[in-house]
Amino acid sequence: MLVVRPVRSADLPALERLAGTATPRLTNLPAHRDRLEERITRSRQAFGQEVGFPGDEHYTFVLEDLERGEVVGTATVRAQAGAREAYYTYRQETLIHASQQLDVRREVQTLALSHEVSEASLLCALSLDPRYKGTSAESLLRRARLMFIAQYPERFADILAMAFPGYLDDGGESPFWNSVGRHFFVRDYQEINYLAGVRSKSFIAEVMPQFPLYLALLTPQARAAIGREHPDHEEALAEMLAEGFLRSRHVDIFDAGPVIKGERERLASFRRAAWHPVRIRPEHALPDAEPAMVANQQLADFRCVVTRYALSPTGQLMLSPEHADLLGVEDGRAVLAAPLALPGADEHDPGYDEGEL
Ligand SMILES: NC(=[NH2+])NCCC[C@H](N)C(=O)O
Repeated sequence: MLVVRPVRSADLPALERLAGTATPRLTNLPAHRDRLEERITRSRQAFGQEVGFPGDEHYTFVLEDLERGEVVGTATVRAQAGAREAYYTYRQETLIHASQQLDVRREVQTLALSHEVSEASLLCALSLDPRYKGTSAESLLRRARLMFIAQYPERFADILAMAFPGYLDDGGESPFWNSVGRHFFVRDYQEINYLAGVRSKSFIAEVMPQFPLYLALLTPQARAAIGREHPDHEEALAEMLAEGFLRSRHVDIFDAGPVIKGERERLASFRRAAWHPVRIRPEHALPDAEPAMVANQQLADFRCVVTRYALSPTGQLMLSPEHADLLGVEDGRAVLAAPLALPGADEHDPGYDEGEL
């Protein structure tokens, strides 16, 4: 059985391992013992504290495989992407360069440094043991955070954002970094990526170019990498787009990976999540049903599992004694459930203007 729960101090070795195996390495999950220890402390504070509006809280979760007795994944939500320091992105813009005299009019694409994403809540720092890739465990780890946010809306912003690792070639080189950042900071991509995780980010403001970049002046390889995800993250991106996130105009400043955004209330998991009283039934008496994510209502003891969405005729959610135990719920207590399957592209909530994002 698999469960998502808040991180504990004893999870440090597992976090270190997961930070070291993330491909590519993640700025928000540096393979650095002291930084990870700080993250655990911060997360424990966030879960333990009363919060009325989003601030500098980081909520870190882990995925535990109880049969193996092992932590096999981790993921974080930062209540505000740029709470203490700004959150940096490049925003894609279009300028018109026109001359009546010469009878020319050209649309020119630029990238401008932006802090606009700073206000959003950020889903980040996800790393999963590769043995679980492509399974429902991966969806659970990624989307349990939405189940948490749905329960504590006052702790998060209305807009959720996610930055996907950008395109790297087979040699692990970032064509975008090589054409842009490298001119200002003579380090290779892997080094700068690591530094951004373990140091304060003020160096970004100090060394990265302040003026807009003209796309026409970049290498064709760099242009092709703009808004393109790392090959290992294609499925994850597709899942979040099916959830209702949209590609925004923002990309990462180092590797130009896509930043997606979603209005909370328009995401499938929020729209389809429902509260149900629990009814505990023996495993063999549970009817067959579609899989669902089921979460309890206990802040510091938050738990989220995948089980069957088996409803009684009176709307009770039927849980096995094992799952009820895992969630820490008894008969009659309420749990939040949402179908694990996401709607197809055609079932999407319309009336969502990407321009707003
Ligand atoms: N590819 C990267 N490591 N980018 C990290 C730096 C930018 C990031 N948006 C931040 O402000 O935290």
